[in-house]
Amino acid sequence: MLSDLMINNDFLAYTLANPTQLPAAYDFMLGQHTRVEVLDTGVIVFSPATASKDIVLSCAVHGNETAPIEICNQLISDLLNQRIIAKQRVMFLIGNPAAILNKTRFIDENMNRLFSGAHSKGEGLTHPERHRAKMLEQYVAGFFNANSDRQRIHYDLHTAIRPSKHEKFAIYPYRPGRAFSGEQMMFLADCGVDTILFHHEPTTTFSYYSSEQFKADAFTVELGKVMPFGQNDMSRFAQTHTMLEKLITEPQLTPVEFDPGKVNLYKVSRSINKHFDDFAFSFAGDAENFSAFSQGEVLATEGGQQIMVQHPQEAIVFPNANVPIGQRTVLCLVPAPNESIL
Ligand SMILES: O=C(O)CCC(=O)N[C@@H](CCC(=O)O)C(=O)O
Ligand SMILES: [Zn+2]
Repeated sequence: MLSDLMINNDFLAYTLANPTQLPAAYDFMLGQHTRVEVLDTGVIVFSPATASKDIVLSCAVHGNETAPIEICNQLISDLLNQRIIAKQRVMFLIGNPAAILNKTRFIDENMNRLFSGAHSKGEGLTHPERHRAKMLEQYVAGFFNANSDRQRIHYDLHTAIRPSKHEKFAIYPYRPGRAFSGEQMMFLADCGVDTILFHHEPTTTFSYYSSEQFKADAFTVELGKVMPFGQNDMSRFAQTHTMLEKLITEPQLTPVEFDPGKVNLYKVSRSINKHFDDFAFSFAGDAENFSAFSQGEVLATEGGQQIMVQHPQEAIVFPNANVPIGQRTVLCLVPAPNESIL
């Protein structure tokens, strides 16, 4: 198995050949400059001798979101074959290998609702996605806790189920008492991610876990629309790929001052959760993310009640009526002022 990885430098293939576990963790050196640790299936760390940032890049928390997997695998391969050399410490996580093989968002349960301990609540540590979420938390904790003096970054890379008026956007997890980082938002804008959603409450997502537990600059980053392997137009991800490569390989990035003209800012006005099986949206099934509706319009119905637009305008993102009772069906957004940005 080790020789397969070494010959092909194809970490994704190696991960998918061992979707539940590896025979053993192992490590090796790349030249004299980088220590590589393969900690588990889909978990690989590159550590140069010195660094100022500890960076987590995760993909496939949803198994069918293939473009982020391709971006990460290319970066891993370029590091392994030494086309590029890490100047920052970086951990790649391929979240849910079994769901990649299954070509589905998840197998038993949406893994991006299982972080910050949710994996062990309710029914407890039952199926493999709950175990994997717990393990991913432990890998992130071990990675960040190894250094206290470095900038911590976590980009959890996704693609959205439906098309979006803003093709690339990021969710900034709720962070009471902590200013939003203009520098981070400018980095994301340079990645082509020109739209930011400020979350309004704690969640059980992977990015919230890193943000809250380790004070990381953490985001869920949506890079486009879900496509099967082989159908991604990788030219649409070139800008993101280039910036992630720079982040990993440059000792220092020149900070860019926050420019509100470069980003669209929204804040989450509310998360509409499902309470009844008959929950149904009132808008067209093919409405794009960021479609806006006016006050008084009916967004959804359930249990004989209408759920109306509450602000002069609300835009919607991630509408999905097909979720278990209690989970989010849609996020509603209103424009955000650029306050609290440093
Ligand atoms: O397109 C969709 O409906 C879902 C895309 C997706 O997986 N989004 C993430 C967002 C996580 C967050 O709010 O930070 C998710 O739903 O898990
Ligand atoms: Zn996703």
